Amino acid sequence: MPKVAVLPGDGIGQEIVPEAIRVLQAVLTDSSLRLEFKEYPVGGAAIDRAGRALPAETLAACQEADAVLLGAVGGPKWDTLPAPERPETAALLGLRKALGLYANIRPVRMLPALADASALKREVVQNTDLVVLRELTGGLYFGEKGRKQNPPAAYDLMIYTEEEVERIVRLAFETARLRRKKLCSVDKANVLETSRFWREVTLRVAAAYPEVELTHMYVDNAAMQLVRDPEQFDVLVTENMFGDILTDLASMLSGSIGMMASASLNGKKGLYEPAHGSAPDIAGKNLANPLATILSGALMLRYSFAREKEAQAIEQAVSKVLDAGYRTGDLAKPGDKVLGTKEMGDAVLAALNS
Ligand SMILES: NC(=O)c1ccc[n+]([C@@H]2O[C@H](COP(=O)([O-])OP(=O)(O)OC[C@H]3O[C@@H](n4cnc5c(N)ncnc54)[C@H](O)[C@@H]3O)[C@@H](O)[C@H]2O)c1
Ligand SMILES: CC(C)[C@H](C(=O)O)[C@@H](O)C(=O)O
Ligand SMILES: [Mg+2]
Repeated sequence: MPKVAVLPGDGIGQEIVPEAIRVLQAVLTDSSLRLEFKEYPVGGAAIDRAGRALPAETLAACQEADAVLLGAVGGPKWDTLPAPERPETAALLGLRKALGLYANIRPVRMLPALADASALKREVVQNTDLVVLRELTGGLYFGEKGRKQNPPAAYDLMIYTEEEVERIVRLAFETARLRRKKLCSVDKANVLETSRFWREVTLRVAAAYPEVELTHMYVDNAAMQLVRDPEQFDVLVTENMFGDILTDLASMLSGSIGMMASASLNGKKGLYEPAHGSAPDIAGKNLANPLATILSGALMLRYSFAREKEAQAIEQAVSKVLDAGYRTGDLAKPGDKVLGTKEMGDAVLAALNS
């Protein structure tokens, strides 16, 4: 039986992951695919239990599993730890690197029911349907870092190899080819050598995809254009840090960070997690929106298990619940039917079965 390593982690991770598992189990009830879900400690929770954010047993389980479902890691309790021991670096970046998950896919689609939930005007966001491919195992996050004395200083090195750029850009072209055939590569080539290199490699890869329209955009302009006119974008591809920032921004085009699912892939295995963090401000209160994690479960069925029908069944159930006017607090407007985390999970389950 295919195995899924389940890593709820910290804060709202503990509340949203169980909802995603309930939904996955329900959608697979009548299917020939059976998944074995097994839970492992990660992040601050693992530091408290086992003394480290990514225990060897958890890493081994992820390496052995067919897919990984993660909640979130980190929180104020562990913020003062030295960087290499922190949940975010040791566990999250550690897992991404160890599993070689170089391609982070973050889709942003405005569901019709949420067009008025966004902080932006309905006319601006209503046709948003884009996907960001974020390079996930290179760049500033993983370059050499350190401190210097006299005068005191710190540095993080941004370095990209040709292979690192080529594989994510190729996947972006492949993704665009199956969508509206528009690819925007986001960089800062007016300033950064890594970006000029990124452009050169991208142009070379583009030769194999004449049917895809390629554009280049500076990252500062891309941030502005995403808010001004998101409809212009189909597929965006960018380096690690730009992708981190742009995807939090883009999440608001679909109404809330609580809606943004993500898949981190290496061509063989996938790790699925919401794009948001552990939300310490609302943790433990049954207030978190579980939909990003539930939708990450749909991505798992699509990318790791090739179950398109079941993936779409989850996505349609989410749309149905929102069409019926149900919202978690992050999406709610006056007059909406506001649900807690568990109750939103119940609503998706009910919609699946209706
Ligand atoms: N993948 C991850 O594990 C991940 C991602 C981002 C941040 N973090 C970590 O999480 C901790 C908190 O970070 P932060 O506050 O900058 O970002 P965050 O994403 O946790 O929260 C930002 C804001 O969005 C809200 N929010 C986030 N997810 C939500 C949801 N599902 N439903 C409703 N509201 C939601 C939070 O309440 C908060 O107001 C930090 O330790 C950070 O390093 C982890
Ligand atoms: C927690 C942090 C290390 C992580 C990142 O920057 O990649 C998060 O913000 C994300 O977007 O998954
Ligand atoms: Mg982020």
